[in-house]
Amino acid sequence: MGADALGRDAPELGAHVRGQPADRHAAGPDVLDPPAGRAAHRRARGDGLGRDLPPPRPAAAAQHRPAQPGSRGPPPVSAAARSSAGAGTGSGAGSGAGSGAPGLAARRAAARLLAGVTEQRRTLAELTAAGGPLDPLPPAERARATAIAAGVLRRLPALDAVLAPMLRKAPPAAVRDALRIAAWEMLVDGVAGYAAVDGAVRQVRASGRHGHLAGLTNAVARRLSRDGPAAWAARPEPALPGWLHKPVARAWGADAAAAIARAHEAPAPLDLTPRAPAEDAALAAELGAEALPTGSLRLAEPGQVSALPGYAQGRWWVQDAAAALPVRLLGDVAGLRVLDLCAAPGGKTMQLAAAGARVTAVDLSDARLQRLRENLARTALQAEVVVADALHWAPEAPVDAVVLDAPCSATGTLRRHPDLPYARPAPDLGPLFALQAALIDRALGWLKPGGRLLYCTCSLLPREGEAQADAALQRHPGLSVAVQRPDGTEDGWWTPEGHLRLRPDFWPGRGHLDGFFATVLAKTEG
Ligand SMILES: C[S@@+](CC[C@H](N)C(=O)[O-])C[C@H]1O[C@@H](n2cnc3c(N)ncnc32)[C@H](O)[C@@H]1O
Repeated sequence: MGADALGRDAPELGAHVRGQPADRHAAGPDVLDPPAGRAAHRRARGDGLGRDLPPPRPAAAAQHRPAQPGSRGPPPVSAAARSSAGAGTGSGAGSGAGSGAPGLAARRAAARLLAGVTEQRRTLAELTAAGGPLDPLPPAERARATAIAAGVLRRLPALDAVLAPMLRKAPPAAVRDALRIAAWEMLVDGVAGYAAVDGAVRQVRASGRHGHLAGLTNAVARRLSRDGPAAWAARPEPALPGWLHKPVARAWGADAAAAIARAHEAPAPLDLTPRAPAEDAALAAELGAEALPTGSLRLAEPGQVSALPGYAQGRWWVQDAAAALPVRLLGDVAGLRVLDLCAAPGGKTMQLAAAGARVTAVDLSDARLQRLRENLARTALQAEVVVADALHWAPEAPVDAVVLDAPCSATGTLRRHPDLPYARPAPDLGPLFALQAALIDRALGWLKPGGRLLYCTCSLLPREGEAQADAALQRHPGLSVAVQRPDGTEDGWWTPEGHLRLRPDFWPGRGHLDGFFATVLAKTEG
């Protein structure tokens, strides 16, 4: 499967697999395209500026089957929901799927995304790509559908645990997913219970084949509205997928594995890397961003990225604070000849170029390199761009440094990609480990005496980080760890061997970080 054993053809996990076509929505661990952010989601719900919201339309009259005997649910949904069904359940654009009801198109699209991920094992990026099922929806509905699906997937085991006792037997997928969405809306997203119940009922009724189960949906959703909050308070602790839990717990302990799983429950903030670090403070003020100690700017509520101050002028690019650190382990690169070996979409290329390095950016994906070219043009930064397979290509002369942001499992970015554990439930990582080692060996052969290799992966697996570095040190006598510690990093982020190990449970008070490994290996002088 390659680089993207976990589906790096997903939103930001990109086409890192050799020979696989690049996804035009793939952005690698450093997101360089404006994502459909949470502000878009809020606008879609109408609790932002509300500009996307036409007045709520009345919900279709519901003919609910009575709730289970003995249940004391809230009043029948339709009366309450008629007046405000649009409040929390969608943009009210009433478009798509012929719904004509507020939020219904987004809910139905979200259900299609959920089914696509959990049943067809496709990533959200694949499913939301141009030409996909979301195409007919207006942007606000698309953003809301994607936000619902990602939100549900982020909490899926807990939502299912709350729903399970309320269902006598497993309902058809259409009903199950409508209830999952209602549960997420009520228990996580803050949508009023009656509106979420109404949304689920309308969704099932509109499903055609399962329309006759609208009564059942109503009964379960009303029970959810009544008993869900208490059940949610007693929900099971989140856990990493089994195959990931084991190596993570072995490396850092069960408490760390649990803390990482908890960190994955929250969506990631938007981090920006300023082109000119001297502009940090001014940009932070303009953007209303937090200036992080490591030099990144963090926006908790970004809104539309391309509308943010400085975007058009290329004064910054989107890059997780963790992804922005590895290049800084090289220290001053001004004037150095640097190869960025797996470069697209270009976060590290831009950092190197902005710091004055003479950069050649190599990647096997032309589509992803196109994004790199666009990013360079927007930021007015220079780099030579080469489409090539680094296993076959070689530079004409030895270089001062190679940056190898190797294709990997992307397990450090699961908080951004809650679909991956479902779309890629049992990835075969063996070929990736071999590819990483082969790329390391090749890159080391291109260094001048005293030259340095920056090796990094956005992975939580020591096998793709610490173990690769240790194995390279074993295979190549004369190699040593030569990291320069950048300002703003914390002592606990460094391994005894001197490597940088970032985990999603770090920086709990600041909105966390992606998981990343980075080290610099220097070749003996002379
Ligand atoms: C983790 S991403 C790189 C992210 C990038 N460094 C950044 O900061 O934006 C890995 C990249 O490796 C590329 N890749 C995978 N195998 C490759 C190979 N054999 N030669 C060159 N590039 C490769 C993928 O196309 C993908 O763009």
